[in-house]
Amino acid sequence: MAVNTDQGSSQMSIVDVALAGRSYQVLIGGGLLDRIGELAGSFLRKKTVPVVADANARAAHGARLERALEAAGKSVVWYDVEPGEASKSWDGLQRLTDWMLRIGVERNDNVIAFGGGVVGDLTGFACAILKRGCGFIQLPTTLLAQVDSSVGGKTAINTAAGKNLIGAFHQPSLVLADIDCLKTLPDREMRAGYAEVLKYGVLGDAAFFDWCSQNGAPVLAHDAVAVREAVSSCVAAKARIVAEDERETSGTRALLNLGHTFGHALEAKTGFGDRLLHGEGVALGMVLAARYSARRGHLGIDEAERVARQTALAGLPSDLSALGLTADGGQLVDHMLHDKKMDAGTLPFILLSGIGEAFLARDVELADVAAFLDEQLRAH
Ligand SMILES: NC(=O)c1ccc[n+]([C@@H]2O[C@H](COP(=O)([O-])OP(=O)(O)OC[C@H]3O[C@@H](n4cnc5c(N)ncnc54)[C@H](O)[C@@H]3O)[C@@H](O)[C@H]2O)c1
Ligand SMILES: O=C(O)C(=O)C[C@@H](O)[C@H](O)[C@H](O)COP(=O)(O)O
Ligand SMILES: [Zn+2]
Repeated sequence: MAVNTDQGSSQMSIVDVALAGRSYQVLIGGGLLDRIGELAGSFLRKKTVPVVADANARAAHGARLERALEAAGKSVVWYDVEPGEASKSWDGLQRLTDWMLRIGVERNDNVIAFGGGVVGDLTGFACAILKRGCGFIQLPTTLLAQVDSSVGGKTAINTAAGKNLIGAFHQPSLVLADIDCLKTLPDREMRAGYAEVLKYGVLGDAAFFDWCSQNGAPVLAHDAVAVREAVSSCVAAKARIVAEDERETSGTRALLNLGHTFGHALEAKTGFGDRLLHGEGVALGMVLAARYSARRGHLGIDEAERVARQTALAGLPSDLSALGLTADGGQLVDHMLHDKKMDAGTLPFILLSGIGEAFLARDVELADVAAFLDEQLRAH
């Protein structure tokens, strides 16, 4: 549950991620970067603070962060990460860990990850393995990172074989989601992040899906109240799931993967680049999961099309044939064989029995998925 605190003119929500010795807080609100000394000071032991920054996030908000840290008696040592999914790579990891060793990061230090999911995943993984594990603080600057990737401790890089295949569970010490950072985010990135917002409604909360139907436009238009509500609701939902199943062993956390089995295959097929952003792949993947659920008789087709409509209304892809892929269904399924949910030759799929009611189906035939995808590639 998100707890709201009134701090004069600015409101801040606090969500606890309850993981025994690895518990931490997610603080959500405007102007939090300016208060980093007060909010994160106890996690920053040394005068010098290492900040791994997405270059665009730094250009837009780095000066504000640096000023606030200096006001707290700190000095910043910056590491710039080139924007884009390609930075989540072996090469990116090697360069970052070399830098961390060079500047003398110790196990009890906290490195700051300042950027979107790419910087958060890369920095989190580097911190998971540096000297067998050091601390890190997430300062997420995209909607996607604030609602999803900065929370829960999944960290990873991509390889030629697929998404996030090399990684670790490593929880941050603290997450500060300053919603003011989102004001400079390009519209396309705002929409991509909104795909993961919708995901929380579709997978487990029909009332939140309805809230999105009413408030999606204000969120995308940067209405501060709507944005804070969206971020707080998603983080509270994710915190509940992660506290129950931190390492995705019971099946509960796997529900957060709704749309990702399809989505990751599409990201791989389109080359992990600008052609299809992660959030866009998730949006389309979620529509495909809904339509496939309808095909198998779990969900009414009208419900599946409600998901597609909300996705399209947010300017997100909802039509596989419009992607212009040269692949067939079988080639997309081949990518899915690298999915981390693969278990003794079967791939569990997250399907829907209603909006807000996702479940794990363990009896899906991959040949049937390939046939479904062939239909979707030709549809419309
Ligand atoms: N670990 C998890 O649980 C988890 C969850 C969801 C997604 N992910 C991963 O997150 C990644 C996607 O994250 P993303 O959507 O944040 O993408 P991203 O990190 O690539 O950032 C998107 C773009 O926004 C720019 N940017 C960042 N902050 C900005 C700001 N405040 N103003 C202007 N521009 C800014 C970046 O330079 C980049 O061009 C994927 O690799 C995905 O696999 C991980
Ligand atoms: O936190 C989770 O669990 C998720 O599945 C969140 C997803 O949005 C995220 O994209 C995650 O990185 C995907 O996980 P993966 O295990 O399929 O790589
Ligand atoms: Zn995701």
